[in-house]
Amino acid sequence: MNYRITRTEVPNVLRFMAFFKTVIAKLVTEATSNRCNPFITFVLGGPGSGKGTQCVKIAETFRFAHLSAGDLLREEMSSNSENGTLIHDIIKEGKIVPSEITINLLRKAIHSSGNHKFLIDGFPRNEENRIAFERIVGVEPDIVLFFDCPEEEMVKRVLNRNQGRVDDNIDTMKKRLEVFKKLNLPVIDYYSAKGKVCKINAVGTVNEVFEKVRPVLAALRYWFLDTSMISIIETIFLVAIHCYQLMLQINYFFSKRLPFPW
Ligand SMILES: Nc1ncnc2c1ncn2[C@@H]1O[C@H](COP(=O)(O)OP(=O)(O)O)[C@@H](O)[C@H]1O
Ligand SMILES: O=c1ccn([C@@H]2O[C@H](COP(=O)(O)OP(=O)(O)O)[C@@H](O)[C@H]2O)c(=O)[nH]1
Repeated sequence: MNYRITRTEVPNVLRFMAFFKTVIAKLVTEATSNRCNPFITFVLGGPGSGKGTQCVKIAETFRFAHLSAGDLLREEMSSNSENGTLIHDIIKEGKIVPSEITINLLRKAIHSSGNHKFLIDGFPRNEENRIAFERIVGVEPDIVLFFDCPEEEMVKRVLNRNQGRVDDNIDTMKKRLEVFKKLNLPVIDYYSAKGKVCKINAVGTVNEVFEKVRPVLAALRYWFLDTSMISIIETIFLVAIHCYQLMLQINYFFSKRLPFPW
């Protein structure tokens, strides 16, 4: 095709291009504002299902910040803070720490991480946690990874964990499993109904399980095209349009000897 723009068509083409530029600017604003929100992945599963182990591998491979609610609570517990004893007693009983304490710790960790992609490991534990997080932090998770593991396997893993945790004993483990079924499964059901849950069979070696997780995160890569990349693409696009417009205007000026139609 060898179509050439005629002189009389030039002003219309210029008007069309001005409109096209406005549309691009709008689309870019929309795309970048979506990406200004952090990308949140909730990582759920019963105690000992392997959440923490898989989060370490995901964080390394896909450069997520890994925030373990349990680790943050344990740090707070051992830092002699005013909530230390309360947290200790709740964890020992396998119960759930009040939402405001956990969310405060998560919020601080999110703000100080310098990352915009998060794995929030072991949270939300119940509907109250979920509702409070969405209200206080103001975002919903983009996806929820659910590590599905049989109870006998979870018990075996927890009792072999050997990290000196106050809750890794058979009595507390039984209570944690009950709490998981009664309070955490409804949260998973809630996000399943919203189409956000990706269920991973957590049986297998650490690497075998990771090979089931990898494609889920690899498929999300387009999301992580960051804002600076979008701005670079926008700039290249707009510069190309400006150059073409200028070329048309110069052409128009010399052929018709009229003032520039800016
Ligand atoms: N796929 C796996 N197979 C066998 N042991 C595992 C597997 N994944 C994790 N573990 C081990 O099981 C224990 C619990 O794993 P962890 O990641 O801490 O679980 P969670 O964070 O869900 O409580 C740890 O000692 C860990 O090394
Ligand atoms: O959001 C959270 C996360 C953890 N916990 C407490 O911390 C314990 C350990 O949680 P973690 O996620 O570290 O381990 P898991 O039970 O999944 O092995 C839980 O049983 C709860 O008592 C809590 O109250 N709220």
